[in-house]
Amino acid sequence: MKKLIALLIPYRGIFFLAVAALVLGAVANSALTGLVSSLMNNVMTEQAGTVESQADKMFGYRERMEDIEQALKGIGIPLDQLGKAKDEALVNPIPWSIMAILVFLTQAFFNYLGTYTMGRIGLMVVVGLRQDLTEKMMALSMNFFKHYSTGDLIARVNTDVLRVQQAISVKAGEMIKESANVVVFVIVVFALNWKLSTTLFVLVPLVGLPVSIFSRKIRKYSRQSQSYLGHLTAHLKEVLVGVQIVKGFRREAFEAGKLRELNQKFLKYALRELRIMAVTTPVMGLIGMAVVVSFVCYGSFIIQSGEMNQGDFLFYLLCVYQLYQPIKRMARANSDIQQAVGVLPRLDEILQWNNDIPEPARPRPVPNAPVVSSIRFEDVSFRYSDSGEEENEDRAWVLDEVAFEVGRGRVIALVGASGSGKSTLAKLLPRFYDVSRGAIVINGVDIRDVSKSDLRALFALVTQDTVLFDDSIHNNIAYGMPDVPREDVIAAARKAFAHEFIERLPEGYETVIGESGSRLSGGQRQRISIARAILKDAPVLILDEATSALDTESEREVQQALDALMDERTTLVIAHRLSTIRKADQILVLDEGRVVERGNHAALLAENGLYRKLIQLQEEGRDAL
Ligand SMILES: Nc1ncnc2c1ncn2[C@@H]1O[C@H](COP(=O)(O)OP(=O)(O)OP(=O)(O)O)[C@@H](O)[C@H]1O
Repeated sequence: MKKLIALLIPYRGIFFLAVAALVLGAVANSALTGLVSSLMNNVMTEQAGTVESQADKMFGYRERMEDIEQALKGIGIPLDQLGKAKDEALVNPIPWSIMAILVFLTQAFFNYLGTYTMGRIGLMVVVGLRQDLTEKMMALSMNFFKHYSTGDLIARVNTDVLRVQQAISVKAGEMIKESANVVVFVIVVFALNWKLSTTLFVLVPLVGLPVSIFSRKIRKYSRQSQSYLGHLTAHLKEVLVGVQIVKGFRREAFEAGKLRELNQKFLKYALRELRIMAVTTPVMGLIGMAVVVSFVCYGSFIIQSGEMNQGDFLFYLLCVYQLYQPIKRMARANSDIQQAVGVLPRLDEILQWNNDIPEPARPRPVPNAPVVSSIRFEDVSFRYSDSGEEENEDRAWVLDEVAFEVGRGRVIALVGASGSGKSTLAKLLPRFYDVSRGAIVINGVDIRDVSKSDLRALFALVTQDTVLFDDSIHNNIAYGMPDVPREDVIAAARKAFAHEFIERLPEGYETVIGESGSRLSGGQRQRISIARAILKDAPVLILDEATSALDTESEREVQQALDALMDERTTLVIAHRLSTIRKADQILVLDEGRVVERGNHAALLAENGLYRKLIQLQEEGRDAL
């Protein structure tokens, strides 16, 4: 609950306006009820005296009227005129009706203001929460993304956040309005008969107890059902993205079964939640009825004893009933608020996630940037840890005291069997992970002392799996550079040997390429991602060569595009093609995270070691690299 309230703090000004409007609306509403019931009860039945006696009991009406009469007599207004006016006000329905209309309008205005303002706060909280969540996620390290599936994160940002909005926009408003109603009627019933009311309020804890039990259960089941909804979304996303494989392996029924299983688990907890919510209202109603019935019994006793007359007691009961309705509505609103409170820890978990790749306290500029004259790995060791935990001693080293230096414009190739640590090494450079031991130094500065933004500006990444967005080709090439001129985009595409095929597409550079570039061929996708790297024009290229075989024509074009990209750029390449390896100035041969051989192609072949074995296997077409 504290967390829900904390969300409202930035909007406290407008929140208090909403609360004031809702409270005033509720007070006006109560006044309206009072007026209408008095009109029915007294004016219509011409029992003006009863109203007068109510007013007298509640506000000391007679005594005050006497004071007013005295005061008026003092300024020369005749008493009998006032008396007439007073009588008319009590028996004539017209002034009552005018007053009722005025009160109604006031009530309608405040209700509109309160409902709109609370709704607005809910929307603002939700928009802010989504923004915070996405910004936080964008800032978090890769360890975070290892911990959660994409679908789960999407579910949290969408459906969980919606529950919070519903709770604030609608239910919190209802809660405030009804609390105000309760307060007003509590005052009224106490003013009418304090003895009767004290008895009533001894019974109130009876109402509070089930509310608190139900609330706890709703929170629990809400958290569980939302968690399964997250798993369901995650799985659905995987199945949809991999739909070709699912169909190719004829696993439709299997996947549908898995989805059904998750759906059933969601249903189980959602139904429990629903059951508790559904049972809340009748239980509250039952308790309410018990209270009313005991009251009627007690009331008849009071009437018989002459303490209250029948009319007064009926009026009193009406007020108690007015009290019971808002309590019932509060119970219902409480259920929804508890649902939102139940999901808040799921959101908080993300917001409080400790970023394990921190920004330096005092970032240093990279000397000489954007020129990168040297990249040095100083005895770098690394092992993965789970979800931001401290370094895990039990984990094996993925990189073990790797040391090398690469100069400006040089190409360094990483070669080694699958799992030898090549990709991991490349991920350390832009600080997707931080080294466990040793240091990486660029132009003489430890990369941990440079701001992440300055550091990452130095690299262009071309990964094995090309990452493209469902947007136009222009925007995909100019990713992150919205103002770049069209000519530059075209020039980059030309260098990447992509211009021709782009021109042939129906809408040229404006063609939208589908999710993950699904409307393009593999080779075309790669050339777009190479054009993107060319346009970024970063001094260092980190290139993970694709292992998937393209047809000879595409292969040749992609290779030409890559040559253009590597031209005059310092390149760290995870090499799978012999042609790339031969061109490298230095080759590092990795084996279980250690650099076991290093040198150029000719020197390494002469060594007759692991490198030679790998190259022989590769030449035999066995994909050893
Ligand atoms: N995110 C991760 N969390 C935990 N362990 C990982 C993670 N990524 C890789 N590993 C492990 O680290 C080791 C090195 O993996 P890496 O991807 O660097 O190898 P690689 O040489 O690039 O392999 P490949 O050529 O097949 O891509 C592997 O044993 C792998 O299981």
